[in-house]
Order: sequence, then C-alpha cells, then structure tokens
Amino acid sequence: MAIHALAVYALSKTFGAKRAVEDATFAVTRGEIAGFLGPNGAGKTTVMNMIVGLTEPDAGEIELLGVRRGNRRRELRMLVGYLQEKPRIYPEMTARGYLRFFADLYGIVDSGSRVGEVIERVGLASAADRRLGNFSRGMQQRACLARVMLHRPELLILDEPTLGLDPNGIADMRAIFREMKAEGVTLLFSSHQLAEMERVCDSVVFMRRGRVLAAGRPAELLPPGVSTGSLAVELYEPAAHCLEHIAGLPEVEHVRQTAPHRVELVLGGRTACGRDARAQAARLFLRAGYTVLAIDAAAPSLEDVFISLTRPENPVRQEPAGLVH
Ligand SMILES: Nc1ncnc2c1ncn2[C@@H]1O[C@H](COP(=O)(O)OP(=O)(O)OP(=O)(O)O)[C@@H](O)[C@H]1O
Repeated sequence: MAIHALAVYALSKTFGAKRAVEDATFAVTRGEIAGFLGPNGAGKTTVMNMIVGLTEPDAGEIELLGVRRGNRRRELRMLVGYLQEKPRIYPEMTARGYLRFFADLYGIVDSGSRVGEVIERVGLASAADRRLGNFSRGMQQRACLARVMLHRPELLILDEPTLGLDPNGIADMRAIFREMKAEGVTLLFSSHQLAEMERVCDSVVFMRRGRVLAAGRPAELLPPGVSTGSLAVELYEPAAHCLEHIAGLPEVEHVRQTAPHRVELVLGGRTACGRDARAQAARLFLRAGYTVLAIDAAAPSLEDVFISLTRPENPVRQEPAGLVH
C-alpha cells in the first residue's frame, strides 16, 4: 500500500497573466492530519481544486491513494471528500433533508442510517430537523462537513473548515478531525489559525506566492541557522527561587516557570541561535549563582516556522523537497 494518501508533483496553474501555482510538490502520509498554510492568495485553494479535479492543472501530476488522478477519476472521486471554502447550502432544507439529498446523489445504499451516523458525528443530532437557513455559521459548517463525509472518503480535503467558527466550534472541529484520523482517514485542511493547526496537525505544507516553501513536521521546517530563541532551562534550584532575579537581568526578554525546576527563557535583542544562545544562557545563570542541569532549544511553534519561512531573507526553497515522508 502506498504510504502517501496524496502526492502532487510539479503542479502549475496560470489564470491569464496570474501564476497562481508554480511547480508545487508535496505529499501527505496516509492516516495523518496535514495542515495547509500560507498567506492570502498563496495558491492553496487552487491546489485543492486541482487535487479534486475542479481545476485542470497546466502541468504536473497528482496521485491520490497511490493512483494517478488522470486514471480512474470516477473511482477516485468516491474516495475523496472536498469541503470548499464557501460551500453551497440550501437554506430551505433541513440538515437531514440536505444530507439525504446528497446521499442519494452519491448513490449511498444505506442512506438513512448513514445520514444518521454523520449527523451524530458532527454533533447536529438535536438540530437535524431544523432548516439550514436558521443555523448559525458553525452549525452550517458542521452540516457541510457531514455532507463531505457521507460517502466514507479515505481522504478529506477541507478548505478553511474553521473559518468563522468560535473557539468552541473550532475545538469541536478538532475533535471531529481526530476521530476521523482514528478511523484511518487522511486529512488535508487549510487554515490561517496557526495555534489551531499546531494542536491537531501531524505535518504542514507552507505555500507562498504559488510555491511550496516547505513541507513536513514543524520542528523540521525551520531554515538552517534560524532559532525560535526560546530555551528550556533545567535548574538544580527550584525555578521559583530564581524567576525574579533572572527576569530583572538586562539580557533577558522573557522568563517563565514551566515545571518545579524548569523555566522557559527568551534572550533579548538579536538572540544568538542554537549553541550560542545556550552558552549565553548558561553563563547568565552561572553568574547569577544558579546551577544549570540542562538547556535545550524549546520546540519551535508553527508561528515561529511561519514567520521564519515568510521572511524576505529566507528565499523560497527550490528543491522539490515537499516529499518529506
Ligand atoms: N479563477 C481565477 N481566476 C483568476 N485568478 C485566480 C483564480 N483563482 C485564483 N486566482 C488567483 O490565484 C492566486 C491564488 O489564489 P488562491 O485562492 O488559490 O489562494 P489561497 O492561498 O487559497 O488564498 P486564501 O488564503 O485567501 O483563500 C490569487 O492571486 C488569486 O487571485
């Protein structure tokens, strides 16, 4: 069995004079949740539309579940679910009626029970017989998600599924994603909410100006030499004893206790990277009279990665390095 649920190779698309996607290559491992990141206009929606066949690429290849998309298109369509950025709803229909309608379109045999299952899955059981037009944005989004799950796809592609949802709605969505993953479904979803992605994604794909900048696990994506500047310091003394003292030092931008004997430290100014920063921090604690047992670079957050990758001084990587898994 192919390890990739999805692989795109050298995908390109131009609209008139606009190069929307240029030479995009990346892959998503089966059974994982992948986040699709990039500033507005980066080309994410265009890539998703090409993956599902709504837009024809000018060049490149797409492999879905180990099969080239050019072949067996119909069959592949049944294995993929796509939630568009602005999905169409029918306000006069009830959630159940809407889902029954699509279940019949898909030719789902056990449509009644399947509709009941997906309604339950997205948490709409108590509202199933209300009209979609009276639903909140979050409830409409759940109904649309239920629709793309109806035919039990192996790969779900979701364009900004959490757009406009409140924190509870986002948390619910996250729980649904995890349940899908536990059932072996692969997910690729786009979002601008980095903290949100961080909590649920196994890997991420970054796009900017039509190109894939990088793809892989966040910790692997920082360009060489770029540090988050945040250090995890383990001390012999209780962390609480040193906090005030360390926070008052001019070199220290931020320090907070993360465990009884651990602090997170950010050095101020143009923080030295990697080993230099660690040596600087060790000297600082020593001078202040504390015993350092270990210093590690704290794991980079997605925001660190995003900022470092989208800085002008970090050029777009040219190698087709998206196939990281
Ligand atoms: N049908 C089209 N005709 C002309 N230009 C298009 C078309 N579709 C997309 N574009 C352009 O291609 C570029 C990429 O757009 P796309 O919607 O793929 O980006 P995106 O990363 O999904 O953005 P966002 O995060 O804002 O949704 C943009 O400059 C957009 O204006």
